[in-house]
Amino acid sequence: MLPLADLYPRDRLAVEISLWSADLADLGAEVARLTPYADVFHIDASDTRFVPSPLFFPDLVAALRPRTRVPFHVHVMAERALPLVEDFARAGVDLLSVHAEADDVADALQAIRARGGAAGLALRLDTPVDTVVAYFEDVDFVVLIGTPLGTKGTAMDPAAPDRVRQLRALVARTGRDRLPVIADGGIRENTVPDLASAGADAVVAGSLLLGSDDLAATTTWLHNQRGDVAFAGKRVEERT
Ligand SMILES: O=C(CO)[C@@H](O)[C@H](O)COP(=O)(O)O
Repeated sequence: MLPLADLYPRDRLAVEISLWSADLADLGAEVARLTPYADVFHIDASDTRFVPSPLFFPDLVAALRPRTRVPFHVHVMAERALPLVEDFARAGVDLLSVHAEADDVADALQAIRARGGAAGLALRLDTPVDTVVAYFEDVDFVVLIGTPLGTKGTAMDPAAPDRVRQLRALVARTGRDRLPVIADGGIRENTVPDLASAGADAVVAGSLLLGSDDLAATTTWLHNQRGDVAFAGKRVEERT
């Protein structure tokens, strides 16, 4: 399995670039262009029931895999996650997250590790943060969703930073304080500082990076959010 402490170091906010927000007509070129700026490529997938859109599918991810050495994280939004977990693991995915609200969450988490991947538990906004405790033994990282699931271009719910803070406190109390916490959804110039100071180890950046005129400067700004660096990107228009 990947060394997650290196991927999500304590002194630097890690950047997962969401391929859903990239130029979907030219994904191979986008992966090459974005590789210098990505700690991880974030890839959304669904069974079309948990959220309506199928998003990325295993053959497409397998085709993109040889284009970069940057790890792939597939966020599986599915009622029954196991079939998609197996297909994406075969496609060469390094990290897979499944939802705490799925029917087969424990089986899916164990299957990810059995296939050599890092196993993540994703929580919808309406799922209590302490749900993670039941799965501690089988989880390598946690994804806290900050918007309605399966949307992009939407504003982060104001509760999101507090949920990160609650989870950070919970993992510190239970001795799992190196458990990486990834904030996904509504990642903007005005939300990143709160998420970083609440204790997020990584953010899933979509339009914040993909809409930037200066990828290098915006990435450096994100990485340094545990310090104090002025924003150098372009502001994002969003739906509410
Ligand atoms: O799944 C999500 C949001 O939950 C991301 O993967 C999107 O790609 C984010 O897009 P933006 O709203 O940041 O543009």
